[in-house]
Amino acid sequence: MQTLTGKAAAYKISRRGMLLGTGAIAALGAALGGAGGFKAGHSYGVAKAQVEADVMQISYPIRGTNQPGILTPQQQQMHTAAYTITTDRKESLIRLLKQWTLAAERMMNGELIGQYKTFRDVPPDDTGEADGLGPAALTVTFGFGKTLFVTEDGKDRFGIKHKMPKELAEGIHRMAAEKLDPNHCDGDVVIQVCSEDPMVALHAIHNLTRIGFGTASLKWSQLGYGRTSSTSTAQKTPRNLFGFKDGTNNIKAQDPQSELNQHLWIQPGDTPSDWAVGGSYLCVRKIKQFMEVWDELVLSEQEAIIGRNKITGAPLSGGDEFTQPDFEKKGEDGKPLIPEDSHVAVVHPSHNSGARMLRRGYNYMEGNDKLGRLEGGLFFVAYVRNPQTNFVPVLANMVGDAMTEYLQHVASGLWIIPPGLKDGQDYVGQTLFE
Ligand SMILES: C=CC1=C(C)c2cc3[nH]c(cc4nc(cc5[nH]c(cc1n2)c(C)c5CCC(=O)O)C(CCC(=O)O)=C4C)c(C)c3C=C
Ligand SMILES: [Fe+2]
Repeated sequence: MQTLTGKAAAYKISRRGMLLGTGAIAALGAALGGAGGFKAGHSYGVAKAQVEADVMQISYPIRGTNQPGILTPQQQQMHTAAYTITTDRKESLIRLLKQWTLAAERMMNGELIGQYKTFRDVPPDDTGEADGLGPAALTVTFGFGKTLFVTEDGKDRFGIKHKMPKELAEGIHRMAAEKLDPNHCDGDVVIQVCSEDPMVALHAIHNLTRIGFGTASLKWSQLGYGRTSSTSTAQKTPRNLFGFKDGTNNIKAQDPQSELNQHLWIQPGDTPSDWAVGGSYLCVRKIKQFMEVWDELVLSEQEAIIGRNKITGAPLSGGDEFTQPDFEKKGEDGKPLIPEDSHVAVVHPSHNSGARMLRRGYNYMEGNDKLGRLEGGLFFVAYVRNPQTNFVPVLANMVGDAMTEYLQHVASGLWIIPPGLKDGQDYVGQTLFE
C-alpha cells in the first residue's frame, strides 16, 4: 500500500499555474452565459473552449478538516453509489478503505489509479475511460450507514457499535407521499462523486466499484446531471425540473464559521468519543416530480405553491432573489403574499425552530414510463450536523406542503460522514476504527 501525498492548497488548477478558486465556476457561467460580453463567432468559441479546458484542470485535495464534496462549489455532475460490505473481517474493511482513499486521492489529482499501460499481459489497474480528461473538479465523499455499525440482525461485526451516534440509529421515519424502493435505500457505505465532467464522475464510481469486488458489492447507484443548489455565493442559482430557481437560500461556504458549526459540522460532544468531529450527516431523498401535471398549472398557481417568483426567484412578498421572505406581509385580500402552505413557508427555518441545512441536490431523468410520462425528479441531498433536528422535522412538515401533491419520494438514505483526512492518517474514517 502506497502512502498518500496530500495537498496543502485548498484547490488548484494545474495547467499554467492559473488559480481560479471559487470564481472558476462563476467564470465558466459568465463566459458561457455571455455575461462577459463575448461576441458570437470565433472569439466566443475560443473563449468557451478555454474556459471548459480550465474547468477540466480544477483539482481539490482530499485532506483537510472536512471531506471534500460538501462545501466545495457544487459541480454539475453527480454519481452516487451505496455498497453492501460483504466481509465480516475488520482488517478487510480497513484494507478496502485504504485502497478507496488512495484511489480517490489519485483520481482527484487527475491521475490514473495504478499501472495502466505498462504491462500487456495483466488487466490494467485503472478502467481507463477518463484517461486524458484531467481532474475536472472531482470530489469523492465517503459516508457510513447504520448497518455498518450493526447489521439488520443485530450483529456488531466490526466492533464499532458503541461508536454509533443515536441520530444515525434513529434513521428517517416514514413520511407523506413516499413509496420507497428498499433496494434503492440506505447502504453500509455511500460514496458521493461529483465533477464538472460526466465521464470523470462515471469513471470514479467504476474504478471504486471494481476495487471493492469481493469486499463491497454495489447496492444501488444514482446519476445526477444539473446541480439544483449553489454552495458558494460565486455560483449562479440553477433551476429544478419545475423550472424554479433552486438553492437560493442555501448554506454557503461564505457563511460565518459559527453558522456552519451550528448547522453543518459535527461538534465536540455530538458523537461517542468524538470520532466524527468535523464530519456531517448526509440525508438523501430521491423524489419523482410529476412534471406533466405541474406543467399544466398556470404560472401564478406554480408560484403560489413554491412561494417565489418563477422568473426572478424573488419571494412573493417582494424584493429580489436574495431578499428574505416576509411571511407576515399581506395582500389586498388580507391573505399572506406567501401562502402558508407554500414550499418556502413550510420549510423555512423561521417555521422549523431555526433549523438550516446545506442542500446539494441534482436533477435526474431516467427515460419514461409506459404511458409516455417522463421519469425524472430531484435527487435531494442535504448535509447537516444533526439529522434529527435539522432534516427529519422539516421533511415531516412537508405533509402540509402544497408541492407534495406533485411529488413521490421513491428512495431514502442516511449516513454519517467522517471528518476530512488529517496528516498522518491514511484512510477516510480512520478515527472510527482506532
Ligand atoms: C426536507 C427538505 C426538503 C425537501 C425534501 C425539498 C424538496 C424540494 N424542493 C424543491 C424546490 C425548492 N426548494 C426551495 C427551498 C428550500 N427547500 C428546502 C428543503 C427541502 N426541499 C429548504 C430548507 C429550502 C430553503 C427555504 C428557505 O430558507 O427559504 C426552493 C426555493 C429557492 C431556494 O431557496 O432554494 C425551491 C424552488 C423541489 C422541487 C423539491 C422536490 C422535488
Ligand atoms: Fe425545497
